[in-house]
Amino acid sequence: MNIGFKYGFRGIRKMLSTEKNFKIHLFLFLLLVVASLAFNITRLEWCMVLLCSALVFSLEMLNSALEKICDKIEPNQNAEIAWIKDVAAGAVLVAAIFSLVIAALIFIPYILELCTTFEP
Ligand SMILES: Nc1ncnc2c1ncn2[C@@H]1O[C@H](COP(=O)(O)OP(=O)(O)OP(=O)(O)O)[C@@H](O)[C@H]1O
Repeated sequence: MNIGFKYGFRGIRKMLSTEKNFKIHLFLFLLLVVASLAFNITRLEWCMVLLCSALVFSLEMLNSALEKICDKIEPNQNAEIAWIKDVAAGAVLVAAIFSLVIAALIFIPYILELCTTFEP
């Protein structure tokens, strides 16, 4: 168990040092946390924000691992490799789009409320 944690954290560090998109997503996640704290979102909304973020991060890590396997087994252009990489990238995109919609559903009402508060 302890060893599993060690390798898992090593995997996260590797993603941070090699994958630019992962760093961007981490930055966006930190912004999301700041916004969530600022708007004082509910416990259920926190659960949704954290669940969506975990899903996007995890899928992105699996996508990178799959890309590495593909590059290892087939360094040349190959239609099946293209299919695997496209579908894996699509999985990340699906999670990201739904997460964006959920973020909009959570934050737009708070933003509108803020706007009405500052209306003259
Ligand atoms: N060996 C290959 N054969 C055929 N098509 C490939 C191959 N490698 C990549 N592709 C095509 O290029 C796309 C991008 O692949 P790539 O491995 O460069 O991923 P990426 O999204 O650019 O990854 P990263 O963001 O880590 O650079 C794939 O989705 C696929 O359509």
